[in-house]
Amino acid sequence: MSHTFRVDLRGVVDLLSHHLYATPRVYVRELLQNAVDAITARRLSEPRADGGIRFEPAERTGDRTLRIHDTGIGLTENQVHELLATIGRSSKRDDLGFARHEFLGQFGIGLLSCFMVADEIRVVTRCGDHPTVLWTGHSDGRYTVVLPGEQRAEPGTTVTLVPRPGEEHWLTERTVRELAGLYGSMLPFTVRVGDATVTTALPPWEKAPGETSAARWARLSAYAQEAFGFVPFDVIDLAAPEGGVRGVAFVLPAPANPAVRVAHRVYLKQMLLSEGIEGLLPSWAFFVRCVVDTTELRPTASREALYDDSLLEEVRQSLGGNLRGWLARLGAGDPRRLRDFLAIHHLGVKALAVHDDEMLRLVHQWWPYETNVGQLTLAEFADRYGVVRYTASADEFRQMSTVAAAQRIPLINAGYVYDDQLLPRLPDAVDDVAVEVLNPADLTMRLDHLDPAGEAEVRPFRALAQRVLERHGVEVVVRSFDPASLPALYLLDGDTALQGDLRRARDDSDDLWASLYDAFTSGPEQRPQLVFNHRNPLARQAMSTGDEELAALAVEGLFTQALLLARQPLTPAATAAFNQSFLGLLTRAMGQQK
Ligand SMILES: Nc1ncnc2c1ncn2[C@@H]1O[C@H](COP(=O)(O)OP(=O)(O)OP(=O)(O)O)[C@@H](O)[C@H]1O
Repeated sequence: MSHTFRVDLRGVVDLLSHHLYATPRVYVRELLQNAVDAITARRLSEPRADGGIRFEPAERTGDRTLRIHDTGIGLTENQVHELLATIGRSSKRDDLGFARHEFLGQFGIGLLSCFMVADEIRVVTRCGDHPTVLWTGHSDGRYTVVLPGEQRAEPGTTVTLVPRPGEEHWLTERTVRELAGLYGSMLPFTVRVGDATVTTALPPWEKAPGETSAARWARLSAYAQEAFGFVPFDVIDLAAPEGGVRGVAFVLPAPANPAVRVAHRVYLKQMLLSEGIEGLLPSWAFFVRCVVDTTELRPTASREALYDDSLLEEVRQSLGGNLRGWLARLGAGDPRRLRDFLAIHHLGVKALAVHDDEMLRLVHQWWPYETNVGQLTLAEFADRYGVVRYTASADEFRQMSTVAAAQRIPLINAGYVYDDQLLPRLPDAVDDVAVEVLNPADLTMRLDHLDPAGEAEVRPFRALAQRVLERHGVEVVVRSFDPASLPALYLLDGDTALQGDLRRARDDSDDLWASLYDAFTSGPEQRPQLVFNHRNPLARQAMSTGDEELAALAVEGLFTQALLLARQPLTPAATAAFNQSFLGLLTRAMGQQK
């Protein structure tokens, strides 16, 4: 024996209010949507029929109820039984069960959302010349249908909500006007709440006839302020015909976190679906907020999201194309503005460029980098010098930039956030570009060696300097390089610096921790280099003085000066060396004057 499922309406309402709809506010959207669909249905056979929707809030009805009147197609008695009293049954699907294109609704549950704020829903409806029908539904699942003596003067429907105790505030004029304005202000029908018309604004995606671009900018800027709370950096028109999408994107005037999911305002056939629709744009488009209208994309039953199907994917690609087009147009016609854009959004753009070639190309072409030959974009740098050569940290850049410039080695500072990940990836995204990292050790290799005679001459000095600087863990090197004004160069690469820090930490810790540090400090010890410059007159004097004590004081002094030039912190040992050298040299100088 077969039975029919029975539905516990209280359970269903609870499900809707707690798990489907994010807020009771949406009851206004669902009522509006039914009224719009009813007018649309009527106009299919009566194209000139009036299209009006009017809310009568609780203050005006005088009996605490809210009423909404429409001039739509209405329902016959049979339809009332079939459609209003059957959960999941909708007149907006075709014979095969597919949503009919011209309507907003399709699931046959929207009216139930009213039970979030109402205990009782009354529908008085008239379809054509059929008798007027009164349907009354209760939140406990009971309903009645009667044919009242009093007939409606015109076809159409009036829905009355009797508030749930404690939910009366949802039916007040202020709330209803706010919600009807939010969801319905762009509708192509007149919507009134009490005496006020809420459908007055020109939708942002429309262009008013004869509107100047300045006037349009002012209108859209005001819209962005009201809708999103910011004055946009720029406004981009959007269109994706495959999804019947029209809209505008507002470019954020301040940096945004690219990891935060971006939510947009989406209208379906000019009625607001939600202010929080995600996934409409490609993930890299973190720098805009959009308002769009779609005729083709499908909402989920909650209307808080769009179905993530292949159509949405196509739309996403098209809208991404719209944004790329804007960037390309700025690049071609207004590069200064593109740079202003990057000045705001470079961190986000760079974060995405770590994975996204498109964004990397944008960085390559437009973002100015600090280099030892002035500010240049990577494209300009590659054009001018052939190889994109960079240092992986700002510290290394500071140590090497002057000396490298003097050796005619142009160098980019890739020490800012994401740069050391972006530059090695450049050949993946840009054709014919060569990239090279320059380490301090590479730079030493490029500095001129002394000739054999010169080498032999400085050997004793090098040995002495090595002895003096041994406790600072420095390797002494002598080379000949420009600028000649620089007596000594301190070179330390990132790995060596880390190893040095770990070794110092190991030496200061107890046995247990020391063995742990050992795990990270294995391998041959890399040491920072102090490169004395044979081309510098003072350094050469120190190398050739026969006075060992003076030479040692000079070595300590030049070492600490090189540390300071490289902006390295002075360790206690280096500070002691500095004091010793400074005071020792002063004493010697004073002594000579006596
Ligand atoms: N104002 C109205 N005028 C005429 N018919 C209405 C009206 N409101 C509701 N209906 C009828 O009741 C049916 C059920 O409405 P309900 O809002 O529950 O679902 P829906 O609009 O079909 O779909 P969705 O759940 O997607 O909103 C509708 O399909 C429609 O036939």
